[in-house]
Amino acid sequence: MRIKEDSSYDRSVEEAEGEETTSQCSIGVLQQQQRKLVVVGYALTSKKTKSFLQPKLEGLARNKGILFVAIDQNRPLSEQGPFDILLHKMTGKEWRQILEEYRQTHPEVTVLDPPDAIQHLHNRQSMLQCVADMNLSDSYGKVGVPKQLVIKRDASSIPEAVIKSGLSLPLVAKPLVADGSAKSHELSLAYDQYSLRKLEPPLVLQEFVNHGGVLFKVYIVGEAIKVVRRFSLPDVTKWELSKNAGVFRFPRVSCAAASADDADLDPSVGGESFLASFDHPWYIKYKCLVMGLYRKFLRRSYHLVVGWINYLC
Ligand SMILES: Nc1ncnc2c1ncn2[C@@H]1O[C@H](COP(=O)(O)OP(=O)(O)OP(=O)(O)O)[C@@H](O)[C@H]1O
Ligand SMILES: O=P(O)(O)O[C@H]1[C@H](O)[C@H](O)[C@H](OP(=O)(O)O)[C@@H](OP(=O)(O)O)[C@@H]1O
Repeated sequence: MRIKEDSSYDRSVEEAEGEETTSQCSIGVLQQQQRKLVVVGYALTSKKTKSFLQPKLEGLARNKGILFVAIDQNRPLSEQGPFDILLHKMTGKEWRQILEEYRQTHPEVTVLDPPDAIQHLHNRQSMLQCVADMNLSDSYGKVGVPKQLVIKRDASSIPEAVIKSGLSLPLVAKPLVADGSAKSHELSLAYDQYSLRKLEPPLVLQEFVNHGGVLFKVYIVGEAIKVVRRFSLPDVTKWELSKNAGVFRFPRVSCAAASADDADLDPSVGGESFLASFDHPWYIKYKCLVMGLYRKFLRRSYHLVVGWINYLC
């Protein structure tokens, strides 16, 4: 890994990290001056950059000798850097090609989420296959994925396909492609299979799993495990199912703003102990609907670096 001397110490970060004692700060300065700088080149959309590279994270990283440098996507990647790590959350054939060529010519650079390693995460069917294949169960319960059906084309065939598959209503309809675009997050809840004809394949239709309106997101990076609780879609009762019809688009209900960490939850909804028992190193971040235990693997790049920074702290 390329390293270079770093003689600066970003004092403004103290405010971000909260006040340190003078002695700690002076030790920090000395350590900083001796610590080698690690340069992380990042290629993220402007939206992702805004949501991920917060000034506090950059400051914290800088204090730990980690420098984030934006990759100029209008210039040849080989003319930029040098980098120690390359962090990206970009898709598209052209970017894949650029990255593959860069990896060949820069074996010394650690490329997080190389395209071939995360290809299966771009598809809501294949991303869950590795969970289904694990066939995990223990004294806390079984780990699995909801029953689902992929509709590649011809929305008019959906009602018959759903009846034939034996899927139970209601169903969650999700775009099959999970590429981080706004469209890939457009989810709908269908109370009958006929209304699904309005949707646009390719889709994955999943049985709705009642889970007490709370889901757990588990972020795992190496040995570091972080479990958060998020509000989720409420349970659908049989009465509601009998009284409702149609398909309804719903918002991103379990985003970071929907934290349920401080919510007073029914004890039966717990599950952290079961989740915290998961220590599979390659689990990166997955969402569990308690009881139904629905899992989705999400890409690790920026969680990996954040986890790394936290680990360094
Ligand atoms: N099979 C299911 N049963 C019950 N609720 C579900 C199911 N699938 C998804 N949900 C609900 O829909 C929300 C979003 O689902 P999912 O995570 O698949 O979509 P996403 O757009 O990729 O999410 P994110 O915004 O976190 O990336 C979940 O947080 C959960 O509340
Ligand atoms: O609850 P979080 O903030 O972890 O939800 C993430 C989500 O898990 C995905 O990582 C999203 O990334 P994309 O799939 O690339 O969109 C994040 O979306 P973003 O639009 O906020 O970056 C969610 O925050």
